[in-house]
Amino acid sequence: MFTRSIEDDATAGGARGESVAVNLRHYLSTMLFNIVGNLMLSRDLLHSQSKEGYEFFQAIGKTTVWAGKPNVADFLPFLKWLDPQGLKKNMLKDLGRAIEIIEGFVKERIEKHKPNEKKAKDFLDTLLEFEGDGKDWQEKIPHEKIIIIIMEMFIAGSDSTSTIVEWAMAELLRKPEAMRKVKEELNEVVGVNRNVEEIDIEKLPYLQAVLKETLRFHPPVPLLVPRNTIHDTDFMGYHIPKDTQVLVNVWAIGRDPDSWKDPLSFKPERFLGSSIDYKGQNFELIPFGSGRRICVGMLLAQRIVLLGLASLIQCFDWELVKGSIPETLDMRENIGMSVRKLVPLNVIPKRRLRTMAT
Ligand code: HEM
Repeated sequence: MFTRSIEDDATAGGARGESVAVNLRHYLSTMLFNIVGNLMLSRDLLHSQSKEGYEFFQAIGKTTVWAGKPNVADFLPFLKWLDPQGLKKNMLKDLGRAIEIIEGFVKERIEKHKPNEKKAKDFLDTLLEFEGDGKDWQEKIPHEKIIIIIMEMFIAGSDSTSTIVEWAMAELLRKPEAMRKVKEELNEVVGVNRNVEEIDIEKLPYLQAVLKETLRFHPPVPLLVPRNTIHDTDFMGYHIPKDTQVLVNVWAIGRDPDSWKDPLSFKPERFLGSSIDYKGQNFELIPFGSGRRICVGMLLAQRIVLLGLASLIQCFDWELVKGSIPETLDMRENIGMSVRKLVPLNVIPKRRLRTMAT
């Protein structure tokens, strides 16, 4: 579906005599938002008929921008009351609007709910029907909490996942040899007469290695979620007092020459035949965190990214825009809630798959 829109837009641009290059980020962000919307709320939020969908998309997008901006008041707390960059004001406005919209979705679901109705359940149904077993949680989940959980899924799930696909594509375009290997693997396993499917993914070890290498080199959440020490701690010769905020720099760990050979080169091959994985057990690769607070969306992200990446590469041959060459592709990073490419990837798709999913 998203490869179809890429092809349609590129073809329409070409027919108008305009550039056929597409901004990949746009398609990835909308695809991710739609997937999360469908899983959480069974809604095509970006469908033209969806009244609040686009407004919600924008409100969540702005919320992540405000959340990712370095706040001067964190370093100079006496300025807190002034809100010198207007971050709190903007955050309250956009987050407030996003909450209002989700609240509307939740109310609508409760009003339309028919007991014992037989239909596939989405995440919202599951949250509404949940009842604690009396051990960890006694009762039903209050509606205010349901709204926050749903919102967290959109905020935590959309940007991080679309970002990693964009980085992977950028790295593969910089390394034509690696791109060639992904294509060869896809040709062998899937061919060009049908679309790649989820079931194919386990037969694509090089593609899986590309994902691991991209997560090592460009972890979308570079400092994980901040921790606080609950008591005085001595760790590797350092004394960390109680109540200290601790950040885990997975970006630096991924580039540490003590952990990785030739860490500044993008080499998916390093993971072929290696048992190192990102599931929280190998501490040199923890882009999803580790332990109790490990990313709850890790397996979902893995499925979406691998299938999304495989579809992009199977459906199209990608070319850089005129004047851009692999060696000088801009790979600078933009600081935010997720570390994105500073300059979005504009690339030209040339269709290679015979039939395209609609
Ligand atoms: C490549 C994609 C993703 C990356 C790299 C990523 C990374 C992370 C990281 C590093 C954390 C914090 C873990 C820690 O501090 O130990 C986190 C938390 C979280 N992630 Fe993800 N994530 C991704 C995709 C997703 C998706 C698709 C969803 C859901 C739709 C999701 C939902 C969450 C939630 C709800 C939390 C908070 C968990 C908590 O509060 O304990 N993430 N993620």
